[in-house]
Amino acid sequence: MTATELTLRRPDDWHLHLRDGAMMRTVLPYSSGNFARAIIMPNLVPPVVRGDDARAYRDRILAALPPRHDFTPLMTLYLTETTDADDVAKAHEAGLVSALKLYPAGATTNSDSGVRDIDRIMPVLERMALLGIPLCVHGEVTDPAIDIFDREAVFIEKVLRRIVDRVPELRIIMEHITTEEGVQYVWEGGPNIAATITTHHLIINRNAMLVGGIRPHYYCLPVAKREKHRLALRRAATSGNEKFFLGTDSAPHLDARKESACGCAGMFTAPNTLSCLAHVFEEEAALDHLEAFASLNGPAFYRLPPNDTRIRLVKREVPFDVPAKIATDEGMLTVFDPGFPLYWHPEDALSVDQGAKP
Ligand SMILES: NC(=O)N[C@@H](CC(=O)O)C(=O)O
Ligand SMILES: [Zn+2]
Ligand SMILES: [Zn+2]
Repeated sequence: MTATELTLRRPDDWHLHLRDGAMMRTVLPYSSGNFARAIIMPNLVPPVVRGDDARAYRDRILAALPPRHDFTPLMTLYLTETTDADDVAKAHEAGLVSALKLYPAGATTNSDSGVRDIDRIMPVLERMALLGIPLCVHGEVTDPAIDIFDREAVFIEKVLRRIVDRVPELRIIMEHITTEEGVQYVWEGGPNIAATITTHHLIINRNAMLVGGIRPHYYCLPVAKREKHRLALRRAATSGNEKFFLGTDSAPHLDARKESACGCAGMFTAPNTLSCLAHVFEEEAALDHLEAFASLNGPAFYRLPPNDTRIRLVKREVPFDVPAKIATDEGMLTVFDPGFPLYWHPEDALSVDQGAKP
Protein backbone atom coordinates (compact mmCIF):
# COMPACT_ATOMS: atom_id res chain seq x y z
CA MET A 1 0.00 0.00 0.00
CA THR A 2 1.31 3.44 -0.74
CA ALA A 3 1.25 6.04 1.99
CA THR A 4 -0.93 9.08 1.50
CA GLU A 5 -0.41 10.65 4.89
CA LEU A 6 2.58 11.15 7.10
CA THR A 7 2.92 12.60 10.58
CA LEU A 8 6.33 13.92 11.58
CA ARG A 9 7.76 15.76 14.49
CA ARG A 10 7.85 19.37 13.45
CA PRO A 11 10.98 19.85 11.32
CA ASP A 12 13.80 22.35 11.76
CA ASP A 13 15.88 24.03 9.09
CA TRP A 14 19.58 23.86 9.96
CA HIS A 15 20.71 26.39 7.31
CA LEU A 16 18.51 29.34 6.38
CA HIS A 17 18.98 32.85 4.98
CA LEU A 18 16.31 35.25 6.19
CA ARG A 19 18.06 38.46 5.08
CA ASP A 20 16.74 41.63 6.71
CA GLY A 21 14.22 44.47 6.32
CA ALA A 22 11.51 44.15 3.68
CA MET A 23 12.95 40.94 2.25
CA MET A 24 12.93 39.31 5.67
CA ARG A 25 9.34 40.30 6.32
CA THR A 26 8.34 38.65 3.04
CA VAL A 27 10.28 35.40 3.32
CA LEU A 28 10.20 34.68 7.07
CA PRO A 29 6.59 33.37 7.26
CA TYR A 30 7.34 30.67 4.67
CA SER A 31 9.84 29.20 7.09
CA SER A 32 8.18 30.01 10.39
CA GLY A 33 4.86 28.49 9.27
CA ASN A 34 6.46 25.09 8.75
CA PHE A 35 9.60 24.89 10.84
CA ALA A 36 10.00 25.18 14.60
CA ARG A 37 13.60 26.38 14.54
CA ALA A 38 16.21 27.40 12.04
CA ILE A 39 19.91 28.11 12.07
CA ILE A 40 20.03 31.67 10.76
CA MET A 41 22.94 32.47 8.49
CA PRO A 42 24.89 35.61 9.44
CA ASN A 43 25.91 36.82 5.95
CA LEU A 44 24.12 40.15 6.11
CA VAL A 45 25.80 43.34 4.96
CA PRO A 46 27.49 44.15 7.31
CA PRO A 47 27.75 40.61 8.72
CA VAL A 48 26.57 39.41 12.14
CA VAL A 49 29.95 39.27 13.86
CA ARG A 50 29.52 40.08 17.53
CA GLY A 51 27.12 38.84 20.16
CA ASP A 52 25.35 42.20 20.14
CA ASP A 53 24.80 41.95 16.38
CA ALA A 54 23.21 38.53 16.87
CA ARG A 55 20.95 39.82 19.63
CA ALA A 56 19.76 42.74 17.51
CA TYR A 57 19.20 40.53 14.44
CA ARG A 58 17.34 37.93 16.51
CA ASP A 59 15.08 40.65 17.88
CA ARG A 60 14.34 41.95 14.39
CA ILE A 61 13.38 38.43 13.31
CA LEU A 62 11.12 37.91 16.32
CA ALA A 63 9.47 41.28 15.72
CA ALA A 64 8.71 40.31 12.10
CA LEU A 65 7.06 36.96 12.99
CA PRO A 66 3.36 36.64 12.25
CA PRO A 67 1.62 36.47 15.64
CA ARG A 68 0.59 32.80 15.60
CA HIS A 69 3.89 31.51 14.31
CA ASP A 70 5.91 29.69 16.95
CA PHE A 71 9.46 29.84 15.65
CA THR A 72 12.85 30.06 17.30
CA PRO A 73 15.70 31.58 15.31
CA LEU A 74 18.98 29.94 16.30
CA MET A 75 21.58 32.60 15.71
CA THR A 76 25.08 32.22 14.32
CA LEU A 77 28.10 34.50 14.28
CA TYR A 78 30.14 35.17 11.16
CA LEU A 79 33.69 34.09 11.86
CA THR A 80 36.37 36.57 10.82
CA GLU A 81 40.11 36.60 11.32
CA THR A 82 39.59 39.12 14.12
CA THR A 83 36.72 37.39 15.91
CA ASP A 84 37.02 37.97 19.63
CA ALA A 85 36.87 34.60 21.44
CA ASP A 86 35.73 36.25 24.68
CA ASP A 87 32.81 37.89 22.92
CA VAL A 88 31.88 34.49 21.43
CA ALA A 89 32.06 32.88 24.88
CA LYS A 90 29.88 35.62 26.38
CA ALA A 91 27.29 35.38 23.61
CA HIS A 92 27.18 31.62 23.94
CA GLU A 93 26.76 31.79 27.68
CA ALA A 94 23.87 34.23 27.22
CA GLY A 95 22.18 31.67 24.96
CA LEU A 96 22.51 34.02 22.00
CA VAL A 97 24.44 31.89 19.54
CA SER A 98 24.11 28.27 18.47
CA ALA A 99 27.07 28.09 16.08
CA LEU A 100 29.77 30.06 14.30
CA LYS A 101 29.94 30.16 10.55
CA LEU A 102 33.12 29.86 8.51
CA TYR A 103 33.05 31.45 5.07
CA PRO A 104 36.30 31.27 3.12
CA ALA A 105 36.66 34.89 1.92
CA GLY A 106 35.10 35.29 -1.51
CA ALA A 107 33.53 31.81 -1.62
CA THR A 108 29.89 32.88 -1.80
CA THR A 109 27.30 35.65 -1.35
CA ASN A 110 28.50 38.30 1.14
CA SER A 111 31.62 36.40 2.15
CA ASP A 112 34.14 39.22 1.71
CA SER A 113 34.69 39.50 5.44
CA GLY A 114 35.39 35.77 5.65
CA VAL A 115 38.57 33.92 6.44
CA ARG A 116 41.69 34.01 4.22
CA ASP A 117 44.14 32.23 6.49
CA ILE A 118 42.76 29.30 8.47
CA ASP A 119 45.68 29.42 10.92
CA ARG A 120 44.45 32.76 12.17
CA ILE A 121 41.18 31.33 13.46
CA MET A 122 42.64 28.26 15.18
CA PRO A 123 42.59 29.89 18.65
CA VAL A 124 38.87 30.69 18.29
CA LEU A 125 38.17 27.16 17.02
CA GLU A 126 39.99 25.72 20.03
CA ARG A 127 37.94 27.88 22.37
CA MET A 128 34.72 26.81 20.59
CA ALA A 129 35.67 23.16 21.04
CA LEU A 130 36.14 23.77 24.78
CA LEU A 131 32.80 25.55 25.03
CA GLY A 132 30.99 22.98 22.86
CA ILE A 133 29.98 25.49 20.16
CA PRO A 134 29.67 23.87 16.73
CA LEU A 135 31.20 25.28 13.55
CA CYS A 136 29.15 25.54 10.35
CA VAL A 137 31.30 25.55 7.24
CA HIS A 138 30.80 26.78 3.69
CA GLY A 139 33.21 24.18 2.33
CA GLU A 140 34.68 25.50 -0.90
CA VAL A 141 38.19 26.69 -1.65
CA THR A 142 38.50 30.00 -3.47
CA ASP A 143 41.79 29.41 -5.29
CA PRO A 144 41.15 30.70 -8.84
CA ALA A 145 43.19 27.79 -10.18
CA ILE A 146 40.66 25.28 -8.84
CA ASP A 147 37.71 24.50 -11.08
CA ILE A 148 34.43 25.58 -9.52
CA PHE A 149 33.04 22.03 -9.75
CA ASP A 150 36.03 20.71 -7.73
CA ARG A 151 36.07 23.35 -4.99
CA GLU A 152 34.19 21.33 -2.40
CA ALA A 153 36.28 18.17 -2.83
CA VAL A 154 39.51 20.19 -2.66
CA PHE A 155 38.28 22.02 0.44
CA ILE A 156 37.77 18.70 2.21
CA GLU A 157 41.29 17.54 1.39
CA LYS A 158 43.11 20.82 1.94
CA VAL A 159 41.19 22.66 4.64
CA LEU A 160 38.68 20.50 6.46
CA ARG A 161 41.14 17.69 7.20
CA ARG A 162 43.51 20.27 8.66
CA ILE A 163 40.87 21.75 10.94
CA VAL A 164 39.80 18.29 12.11
CA ASP A 165 43.42 17.28 12.77
CA ARG A 166 44.15 20.47 14.70
CA VAL A 167 40.89 20.61 16.70
CA PRO A 168 39.44 17.09 16.78
CA GLU A 169 36.96 17.91 19.55
CA LEU A 170 35.27 20.64 17.52
CA ARG A 171 31.84 19.65 16.20
CA ILE A 172 31.66 20.60 12.52
CA ILE A 173 28.74 20.77 10.12
CA MET A 174 29.75 20.71 6.46
CA GLU A 175 26.95 22.85 5.09
CA HIS A 176 25.05 22.12 1.90
CA ILE A 177 27.26 19.26 0.69
CA THR A 178 27.00 18.68 -3.04
CA THR A 179 29.42 15.86 -3.85
CA GLU A 180 30.06 12.16 -3.47
CA GLU A 181 33.33 13.13 -1.77
CA GLY A 182 31.45 15.22 0.78
CA VAL A 183 29.05 12.37 1.52
CA GLN A 184 31.90 9.90 1.88
CA TYR A 185 33.99 12.13 4.11
CA VAL A 186 31.10 12.76 6.49
CA TRP A 187 29.84 9.18 6.41
CA GLU A 188 33.25 7.81 7.35
CA GLY A 189 34.23 10.63 9.69
CA GLY A 190 34.08 10.51 13.47
CA PRO A 191 31.10 11.53 15.60
CA ASN A 192 32.04 15.23 15.51
CA ILE A 193 31.37 15.69 11.83
CA ALA A 194 27.94 16.00 10.21
CA ALA A 195 26.47 17.59 7.08
CA THR A 196 23.41 19.47 5.96
CA ILE A 197 21.87 18.73 2.58
CA THR A 198 19.57 21.11 0.74
CA THR A 199 16.30 20.16 -0.90
CA HIS A 200 17.38 21.51 -4.27
CA HIS A 201 20.60 19.49 -4.45
CA LEU A 202 18.48 16.35 -4.08
CA ILE A 203 16.45 17.43 -7.09
CA ILE A 204 18.65 19.12 -9.68
CA ASN A 205 22.01 18.41 -11.21
CA ARG A 206 24.03 20.90 -13.26
CA ASN A 207 22.06 20.17 -16.41
CA ALA A 208 19.05 21.94 -14.90
CA MET A 209 21.13 25.12 -14.86
CA LEU A 210 22.86 24.84 -18.23
CA VAL A 211 20.89 22.77 -20.76
CA GLY A 212 18.72 24.60 -23.27
CA GLY A 213 19.77 28.03 -22.04
CA ILE A 214 21.29 29.38 -18.87
CA ARG A 215 18.81 29.30 -15.99
CA PRO A 216 19.89 31.70 -13.29
CA HIS A 217 17.29 30.55 -10.79
CA TYR A 218 19.09 27.20 -10.60
CA TYR A 219 22.40 28.86 -9.81
CA CYS A 220 23.56 28.57 -6.23
CA LEU A 221 26.75 27.82 -4.35
CA PRO A 222 28.09 25.27 -4.04
CA VAL A 223 26.98 24.89 -7.64
CA ALA A 224 24.92 21.80 -8.54
CA LYS A 225 27.20 19.01 -9.80
CA ARG A 226 26.94 15.90 -12.01
CA GLU A 227 24.15 13.36 -11.67
CA LYS A 228 26.32 10.85 -9.76
CA HIS A 229 26.74 13.42 -7.00
CA ARG A 230 23.01 14.10 -6.78
CA LEU A 231 22.46 10.36 -6.42
CA ALA A 232 25.05 10.16 -3.64
CA LEU A 233 23.27 13.00 -1.82
CA ARG A 234 19.97 11.18 -2.18
CA ARG A 235 21.46 8.01 -0.72
CA ALA A 236 22.83 9.95 2.25
CA ALA A 237 19.69 11.98 2.95
CA THR A 238 17.29 9.06 2.66
CA SER A 239 19.51 6.58 4.54
CA GLY A 240 18.38 7.67 7.98
CA ASN A 241 22.09 8.04 8.93
CA GLU A 242 22.21 10.48 11.83
CA LYS A 243 25.06 12.49 10.30
CA PHE A 244 22.89 13.97 7.55
CA PHE A 245 20.10 16.45 8.08
CA LEU A 246 18.09 19.15 6.36
CA GLY A 247 19.51 22.60 5.84
CA THR A 248 17.43 24.14 3.06
CA ASP A 249 19.85 26.99 2.32
CA SER A 250 16.78 28.87 1.15
CA ALA A 251 18.57 32.01 -0.05
CA PRO A 252 16.30 34.63 -1.60
CA HIS A 253 17.59 37.20 -4.08
CA LEU A 254 15.41 39.61 -6.05
CA ASP A 255 14.80 38.55 -9.65
CA ALA A 256 16.61 41.65 -10.85
CA ARG A 257 19.74 40.43 -9.05
CA LYS A 258 19.43 36.85 -10.36
CA GLU A 259 18.53 37.67 -13.95
CA SER A 260 21.58 39.76 -14.63
CA ALA A 261 24.89 39.62 -16.48
CA CYS A 262 26.41 38.60 -13.16
CA GLY A 263 23.59 36.89 -11.30
CA CYS A 264 23.83 36.10 -7.60
CA ALA A 265 24.00 32.63 -6.14
CA GLY A 266 21.08 31.29 -4.14
CA MET A 267 17.65 29.73 -4.55
CA PHE A 268 14.49 30.57 -2.65
CA THR A 269 13.11 27.18 -1.64
CA ALA A 270 11.27 27.83 1.63
CA PRO A 271 7.70 27.91 0.21
CA ASN A 272 7.70 24.36 -1.18
CA THR A 273 10.61 22.66 0.49
CA LEU A 274 8.67 20.13 2.61
CA SER A 275 6.47 19.16 -0.34
CA CYS A 276 9.58 18.65 -2.49
CA LEU A 277 11.26 16.58 0.21
CA ALA A 278 8.28 14.27 0.68
CA HIS A 279 8.26 13.77 -3.09
CA VAL A 280 11.96 12.86 -3.11
CA PHE A 281 11.72 10.52 -0.13
CA GLU A 282 8.71 8.79 -1.67
CA GLU A 283 10.61 8.33 -4.94
CA GLU A 284 13.41 6.69 -2.97
CA ALA A 285 10.92 4.49 -1.05
CA ALA A 286 12.23 6.12 2.12
CA LEU A 287 9.29 8.08 3.55
CA ASP A 288 10.00 6.31 6.84
CA HIS A 289 13.34 8.17 7.00
CA LEU A 290 12.02 11.65 6.32
CA GLU A 291 11.49 12.37 10.00
CA ALA A 292 15.10 11.44 10.81
CA PHE A 293 16.38 13.77 8.09
CA ALA A 294 14.07 16.73 8.72
CA SER A 295 13.26 16.51 12.43
CA LEU A 296 15.57 14.25 14.46
CA ASN A 297 19.17 14.13 13.25
CA GLY A 298 19.71 17.89 13.34
CA PRO A 299 18.65 18.42 16.97
CA ALA A 300 20.67 15.38 18.02
CA PHE A 301 23.85 16.82 16.51
CA TYR A 302 23.18 20.28 17.92
CA ARG A 303 22.37 18.66 21.31
CA LEU A 304 18.86 20.04 21.41
CA PRO A 305 15.64 18.12 22.05
CA PRO A 306 13.50 17.30 19.03
CA ASN A 307 10.28 19.30 18.76
CA ASP A 308 7.23 18.10 20.70
CA THR A 309 4.67 19.21 18.16
CA ARG A 310 3.96 17.42 14.90
CA ILE A 311 3.03 18.24 11.34
CA ARG A 312 0.93 16.23 8.92
CA LEU A 313 1.86 15.83 5.29
CA VAL A 314 -0.96 14.64 3.06
CA LYS A 315 -0.60 13.38 -0.49
CA ARG A 316 -3.38 15.04 -2.43
CA GLU A 317 -5.12 13.53 -5.45
CA VAL A 318 -4.35 16.51 -7.62
CA PRO A 319 -1.24 18.64 -7.59
CA PHE A 320 -1.48 21.99 -5.87
CA ASP A 321 -0.10 25.28 -7.03
CA VAL A 322 2.84 26.98 -5.45
CA PRO A 323 3.24 30.55 -6.70
CA ALA A 324 6.06 30.82 -9.21
CA LYS A 325 6.89 34.29 -7.95
CA ILE A 326 6.26 36.23 -4.79
CA ALA A 327 6.15 40.02 -4.53
CA THR A 328 8.32 41.85 -2.04
CA ASP A 329 8.34 45.59 -1.39
CA GLU A 330 11.53 45.77 -3.43
CA GLY A 331 10.65 43.56 -6.40
CA MET A 332 9.76 40.01 -7.41
CA LEU A 333 11.23 36.85 -6.02
CA THR A 334 11.19 33.54 -7.89
CA VAL A 335 10.31 30.37 -5.98
CA PHE A 336 12.32 27.19 -6.68
CA ASP A 337 10.67 25.13 -9.42
CA PRO A 338 11.40 21.44 -8.83
CA GLY A 339 10.30 20.58 -12.36
CA PHE A 340 7.56 18.18 -11.24
CA PRO A 341 4.05 18.59 -9.84
CA LEU A 342 3.73 18.59 -6.05
CA TYR A 343 1.16 16.37 -4.35
CA TRP A 344 2.47 16.26 -0.78
CA HIS A 345 1.14 19.15 1.23
CA PRO A 346 1.84 20.19 4.84
CA GLU A 347 -1.85 20.38 5.81
CA ASP A 348 -1.75 22.16 9.11
CA ALA A 349 1.26 24.34 8.60
CA LEU A 350 0.44 27.95 9.33
CA SER A 351 0.00 29.79 6.10
CA VAL A 352 1.67 33.05 5.30
CA ASP A 353 -1.68 34.84 5.52
CA GLN A 354 -2.69 33.37 8.85
CA GLY A 355 -2.11 36.15 11.25
CA ALA A 356 0.35 37.79 8.91
CA LYS A 357 1.03 41.37 9.79
CA PRO A 358 -0.50 43.95 7.46
N1 LIG B 1 23.84 29.23 -1.29
C1 LIG B 1 23.93 30.29 -2.05
O1 LIG B 1 24.06 30.15 -3.26
N2 LIG B 1 23.88 31.53 -1.56
C2 LIG B 1 23.84 31.92 -0.17
C3 LIG B 1 25.16 31.84 0.50
C4 LIG B 1 25.62 30.43 0.80
O2 LIG B 1 24.95 29.70 1.52
O3 LIG B 1 26.69 30.04 0.34
C5 LIG B 1 23.30 33.34 -0.09
O4 LIG B 1 23.42 33.97 0.96
O5 LIG B 1 22.70 33.80 -1.06
ZN1 LIG C 1 27.23 28.57 1.73
ZN1 LIG D 1 23.53 29.35 2.63
